[in-house]
Amino acid sequence: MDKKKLAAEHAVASIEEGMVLGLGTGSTVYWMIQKLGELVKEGLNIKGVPTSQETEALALKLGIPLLQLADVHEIDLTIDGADEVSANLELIKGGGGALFREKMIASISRRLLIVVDDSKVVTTLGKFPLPVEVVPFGWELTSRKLSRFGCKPVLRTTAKGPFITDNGNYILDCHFDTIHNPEELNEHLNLTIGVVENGLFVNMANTIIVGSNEGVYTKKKSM
Ligand SMILES: O=C[C@H](O)[C@H](O)[C@H](O)COP(=O)(O)O
Repeated sequence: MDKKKLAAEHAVASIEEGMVLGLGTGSTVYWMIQKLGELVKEGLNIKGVPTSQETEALALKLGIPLLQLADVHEIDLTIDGADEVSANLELIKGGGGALFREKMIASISRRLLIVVDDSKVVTTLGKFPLPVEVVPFGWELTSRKLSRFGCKPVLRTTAKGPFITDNGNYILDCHFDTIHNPEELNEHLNLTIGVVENGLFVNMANTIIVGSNEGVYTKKKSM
């Protein structure tokens, strides 16, 4: 079985009747949302809060009832994917450009459950270029400022021009190779004028479900 699908479908067991659920973005969590759609059709009563326009469209297609973020104060559980997961359960997210909404929704979630295949599990973060969402105005200047943190920022593009996030911003993919102190870097990046948010999720994930050829295994944050 597909390792992403395996991890994502395993996560469905954590969903309980009546929950407000944060619905992540990407090709892994896609399988969780598909399964959730089936459970909703069978009568499960949950309400979802999507982390992207893509996930919102998928959830609506599957008949999953959604809440507006404006009406939500707390989310019981968010299930999302990640691009890298460290030994301390720090994450790099934003490979699909959804990091800002994902982080906002994670910040009001009582639990953040991450689903990945085993290729995403690393000892130290940084091989995957860190996505940083920046406002388009003066992005070249912001890029120069970010390079002072020891990375090479590259503007994410599509065939039509710069990649545009759901919030109308650009993404700079910052090539670090190794991120030694994710907590400090997270703070420094977000203090840089022009930066909206970055893809480092530190002290946010509680549980990681990993799909591998040998089956599924779980990593939990030690208290
Ligand atoms: O912006 C996208 C999100 O952070 C995704 O959750 C992340 O990129 C993982 O995506 P996938 O499951 O497609 O590898």
